[in-house]
Amino acid sequence: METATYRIIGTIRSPFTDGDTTPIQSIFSEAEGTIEVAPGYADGLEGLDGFSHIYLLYHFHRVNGFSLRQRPFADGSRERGIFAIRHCNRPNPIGISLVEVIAVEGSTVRVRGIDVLDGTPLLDIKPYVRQFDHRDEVRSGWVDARRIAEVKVRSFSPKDLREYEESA
Ligand SMILES: C[S@@+](CC[C@H](N)C(=O)[O-])C[C@H]1O[C@@H](n2cnc3c(N)ncnc32)[C@H](O)[C@@H]1O
Repeated sequence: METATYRIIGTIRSPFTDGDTTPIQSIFSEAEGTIEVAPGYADGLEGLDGFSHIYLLYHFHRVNGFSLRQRPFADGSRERGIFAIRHCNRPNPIGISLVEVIAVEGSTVRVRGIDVLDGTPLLDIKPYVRQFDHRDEVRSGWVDARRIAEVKVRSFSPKDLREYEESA
């Protein structure tokens, strides 16, 4: 099987040390965090201060294994295909968060809307570009059938999930 290797370009600092109490998506998080870009990559931040929002791509370093069917945190009622949900237990444990830029200061970027654990290894930063990324007409699959209050909170905890998987 083909593999690819990536450079870890930095570390995401966040207030969260427990996956169970970490927000499930950045849009529901007011938490601030700091992106510490590793020595050697800071020059790549040039121009980033002109953007209000950035995508963070990162390695979910505290997951163990994956499953092609998972119950999404936002709807524990049934399992769905891993590529139709945003769960962290993926074949490639890569996460993506759209966060607001507070300030770019040397080799660090302060952001708001963090939904990852402290110490998460950073793989990439990309600017959010309205002209590239915004779409007017969208369908959001199973999420459209949920009310916003339901998708904001976990319908079960990772601990519940572990117990569920162990009993399956
Ligand atoms: C549902 S995922 C969504 C993250 C991201 N916005 C995405 O769509 O890829 C967010 C959850 O992943 C878990 N998580 C966050 N950082 C993690 C890490 N470094 N390793 C393992 N799990 C992590 C936490 O339980 C958090 O609530």
